[in-house]
Amino acid sequence: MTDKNAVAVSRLTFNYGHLRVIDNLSIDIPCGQSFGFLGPNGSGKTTLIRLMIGLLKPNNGRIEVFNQPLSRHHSSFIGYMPQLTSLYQELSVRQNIEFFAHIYGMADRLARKNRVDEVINLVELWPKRDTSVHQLSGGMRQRLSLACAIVHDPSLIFLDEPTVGLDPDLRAHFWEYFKNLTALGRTLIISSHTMDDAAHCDCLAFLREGKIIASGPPSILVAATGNDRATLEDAFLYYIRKGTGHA
Ligand SMILES: Nc1ncnc2c1ncn2[C@@H]1O[C@H](COP(=O)(O)OP(=O)(O)OP(=O)(O)O)[C@@H](O)[C@H]1O
Repeated sequence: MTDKNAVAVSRLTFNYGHLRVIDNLSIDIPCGQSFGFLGPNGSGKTTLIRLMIGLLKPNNGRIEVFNQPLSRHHSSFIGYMPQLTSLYQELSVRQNIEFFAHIYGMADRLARKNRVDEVINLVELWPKRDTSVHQLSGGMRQRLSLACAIVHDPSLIFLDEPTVGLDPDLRAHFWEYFKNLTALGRTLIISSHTMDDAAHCDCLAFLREGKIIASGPPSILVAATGNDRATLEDAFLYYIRKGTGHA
């Protein structure tokens, strides 16, 4: 880990029409960490990720990626695994990953082929490499979606609810992949509403109604409750009550 920020968000505001979804939000996300945005349905996690990637334009505020204002130039070192997979049903595992490798500008044919093989192995889909997406299980599709997001070896990877619907065994596998990625210095920004994901993150921000109500390493957030048996769920509730004067 380093002290450099992968993403710095300052006073960010975003509205869908009259609905304020991100409300004057500021956060610094250091390089080389897994950083989780945790919040209930509708709290603004997907919107925030789409703003940090540049798919949505803020109404106000500033986003810097690796200390530069967010621009198109960043797309080559950003990976994005959306909540709903954007895979091509008729194409095989290999063809889907190759397609994303093209989009990300991997021009060298041999290097591209080697890297595609590498990520197929990484997500353990080698036996399914020539199988069409519509013949894969849900968990396999999610692994493929992860492979598509990381094929160009991005330094900054956004994962929107990456483990939703996975069985506990596969979820543990995903966290192994994620930990390997941060060990290699990559930064992971993850949205989730499950406490299981949250517990694995190096650092968390609790999101509610487009605002961050607390942030820090999971152990510190839990310790703040003053209850040594508290869970992250208890910590989330503690900060909600604290914010409303009920702590
Ligand atoms: N395209 C859109 N147009 C209008 N409102 C939207 C749009 N997308 C999201 N919203 C609203 O913005 C708010 C935040 O949605 P967002 O998807 O960012 O939340 P989330 O925390 O990711 O939720 P979930 O956990 O259910 O995925 C919600 O009230 C949602 O209804």
